[in-house]
Amino acid sequence: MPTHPSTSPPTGALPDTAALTQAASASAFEVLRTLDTGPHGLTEAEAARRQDTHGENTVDLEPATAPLAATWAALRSPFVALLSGLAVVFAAVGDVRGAVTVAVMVLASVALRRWQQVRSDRAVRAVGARLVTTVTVRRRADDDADPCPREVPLSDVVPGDVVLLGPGDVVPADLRLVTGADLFVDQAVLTGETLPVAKSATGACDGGPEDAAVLCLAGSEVVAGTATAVVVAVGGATYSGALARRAGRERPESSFDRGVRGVSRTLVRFMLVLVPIVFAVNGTVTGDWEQALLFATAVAVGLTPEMLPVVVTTALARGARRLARAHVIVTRLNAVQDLGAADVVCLDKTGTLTEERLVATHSLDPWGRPDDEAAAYAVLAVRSQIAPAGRLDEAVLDQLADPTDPLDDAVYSPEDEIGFDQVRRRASVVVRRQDGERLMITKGDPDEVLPRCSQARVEGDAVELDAGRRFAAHDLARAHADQGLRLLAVAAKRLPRLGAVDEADEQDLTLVGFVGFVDPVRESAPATVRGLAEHGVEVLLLTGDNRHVAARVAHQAGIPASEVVVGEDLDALDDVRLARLLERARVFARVTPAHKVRVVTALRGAGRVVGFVGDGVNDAPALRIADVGIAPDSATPAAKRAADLVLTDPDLAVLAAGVVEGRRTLGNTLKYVTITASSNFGNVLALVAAAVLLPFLPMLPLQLVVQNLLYDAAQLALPWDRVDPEYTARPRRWDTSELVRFMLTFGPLSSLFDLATFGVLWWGLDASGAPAQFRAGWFVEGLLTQLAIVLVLRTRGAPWRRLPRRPVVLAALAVAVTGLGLSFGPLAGALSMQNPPPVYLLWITVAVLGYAGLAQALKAVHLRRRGRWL
Ligand SMILES: Nc1ncnc2c1ncn2[C@@H]1O[C@H](COP(=O)(O)OP(=O)(O)OP(=O)(O)O)[C@@H](O)[C@H]1O
Repeated sequence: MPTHPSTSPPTGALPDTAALTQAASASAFEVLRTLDTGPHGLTEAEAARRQDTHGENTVDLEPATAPLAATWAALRSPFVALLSGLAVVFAAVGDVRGAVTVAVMVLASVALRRWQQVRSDRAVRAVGARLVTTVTVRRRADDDADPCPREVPLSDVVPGDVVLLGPGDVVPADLRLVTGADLFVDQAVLTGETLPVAKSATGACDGGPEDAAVLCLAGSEVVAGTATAVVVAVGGATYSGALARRAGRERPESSFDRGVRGVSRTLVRFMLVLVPIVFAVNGTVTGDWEQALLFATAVAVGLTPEMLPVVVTTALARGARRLARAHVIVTRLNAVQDLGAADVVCLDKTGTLTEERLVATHSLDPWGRPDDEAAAYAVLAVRSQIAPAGRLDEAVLDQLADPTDPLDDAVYSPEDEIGFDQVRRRASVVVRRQDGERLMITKGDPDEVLPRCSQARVEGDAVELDAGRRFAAHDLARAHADQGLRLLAVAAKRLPRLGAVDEADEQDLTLVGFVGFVDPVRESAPATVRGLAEHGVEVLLLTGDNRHVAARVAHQAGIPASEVVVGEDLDALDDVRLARLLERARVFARVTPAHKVRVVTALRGAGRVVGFVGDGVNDAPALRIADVGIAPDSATPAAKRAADLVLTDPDLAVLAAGVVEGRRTLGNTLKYVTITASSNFGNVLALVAAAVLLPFLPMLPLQLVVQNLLYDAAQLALPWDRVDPEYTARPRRWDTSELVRFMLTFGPLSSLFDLATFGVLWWGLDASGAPAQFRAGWFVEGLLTQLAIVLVLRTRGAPWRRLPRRPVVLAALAVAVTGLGLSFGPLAGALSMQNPPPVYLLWITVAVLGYAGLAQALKAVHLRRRGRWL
């Protein structure tokens, strides 16, 4: 399963690297011999036998969090720390009942969180397991059969297998390279280093296995180039399998992480201001500083939404389950809310906006006349590569290869290769004919290949490619692009019989012609772009292809393409000018992976929440640093591994549905945070007033904690609630200033009713001489009004029109009944309370209805003033 590696660098004892060191210092031939295999690979029978001995090749790159570590994570929450602090204070002042009650609550909250985490981890891993990664191995049916490249699941790879690597592949096991061309591997998963490293079949072997040029270690990713390699170790015996902890994906803080941090910090600030005030006022008024300390700690707890971690995890897990039903697999749980927060989505072209499969349609001579030679050269070139590099090569092989080809590989044998990468936008192979003649074939983007041609082939002869002819050739590519067709330029030249070849030799080529491809825009693309725009999400196109193709595809998909920016233009811009450009430009062509990263970084720097949808190896770095990385199921393993969400339905329309689901998840979480923080703030204000006005505490700390937890228990149903359609219509994120505004508006309203309750209890019920009754009165009024207010404020509309879902109402009712039972029933004494007279129910009814009515009125004012809700 392609999973995210954990984010910490590798620590702990290093694995036994003797076998790898030996494989690195021996020649490829010796390694093959030691492993009892050969360049043609194993027979199927031998592979099956070895699998019995070595077991499945299952290096889990992200093992399930160890139970202890997960429990520690649940314990580490600031809310648990607060409750534990309170338990300690209870114990210190000798209140054993209080200490035990709070300790039980801490355990319950940790257990609940832990249980939720286990459930959601399991769900994420279960869906992730559906993302099977395959590997190309060279195997033979039996000893006499010819070797044949075959896709096998990653788990079926065995020691001695010969593996074919190409861009985008995840290295399936620890490998010793046998042959290779310009192989670059991203080892961030093992070493944390961000730049790809060069690997080759012959190379240095200093330092550890990760430094050995001839070794590719399980879990790393091929960025460019191709290679064949023999498997040295599989599964737990690999370098990464034996590391205690693995390095990985240093991913920047996402919008969700930032939001949770910001809100927690705001609540802590409120606490830092209010708690000392309560402590000072209460201590001064009563002169009992021990009691004041207890009380101040209780206030801190009262202000905290203790169940936040549980509500967040529950909402996310529910969102992930619903997304799975919409064919979106979630591999990082928080990404659900990041998707809801995204206000810009970058799409790459091939395989995302366009169909998964390219169709090679025709072969042309340099002047655009039908002619098979370019196709024949392209097929020979791809066949001579160690492995096809991407969709274009696959289309050439699948659709153009003809067994009667005059240039077939029985006549030509591969000799060397200068691999494809997104910066060069071209690839070359060197082949040798049986008579010894050497030929270089270069294919690639016409913009890259044409400047390297000095001649062009016309009916078997070569003519000079003068300025006029060169212009005509460029024009041909442009005209095809305008009709939605892509051209791959194919050129060749004769080489001296001997001598090494490098990029400098890609000169003086003879243009053979072009191969044309149809890269049809998906039918669902325009609706997707429209759907996202209607939900307030801007769409950008970032492609490695040329500007004409980019403009055409953007136009067909409905992305404004009046300005097409090319990668080279981006290089010339500093960050400020890039930020300005990003305010208007939507289409970017000829971009490299580094450009994609730069655009995503700049957007994030401008405060945008960025989604990135890509499928190629060139997209992996941008997928990693976006707030939410999304890959289609057909993506390369490297892209899928970097992504947070995988779309199992090729129809992109799921994107808009996913965005709405993310917002629903976020909406229900923020309801809890905002409403709870406001009512808690109101309670604390009432407590401050009570500290001045009353001769006794209006509620004991333990009663405050129980009230808080009862309320929180009801809110555990919030993730199941409906969300206003207005809420899901535009991007949403955790917004600290909005939270503060909300607290300052609705908190005092709650305090107003608390003070009125104090009045009723003091004068109406004459509870002035019976603090235990007074406390029971406030306990139940506070709880019921808080429960009622959630039902009013959960929607921007009229609560009787926009009804909550049943679990929310049932949970509120159950808790209300429990609260009434506690204060009016026989258990009141257990909480040091005394039953108020039944007539007090009348005031509770007035308070609940009055508070709800006023809150509804204040909501209308807030809505009018702010133009938004929650
Ligand atoms: N295997 C290949 N051999 C030679 N040239 C190639 C090969 N694959 C792609 N190219 C050329 O390089 C250009 C850039 O390719 P790249 O893979 O970066 O982008 P893309 O697949 O066209 O677009 P996107 O970034 O939207 O997926 C292509 O337009 C094509 O002309």
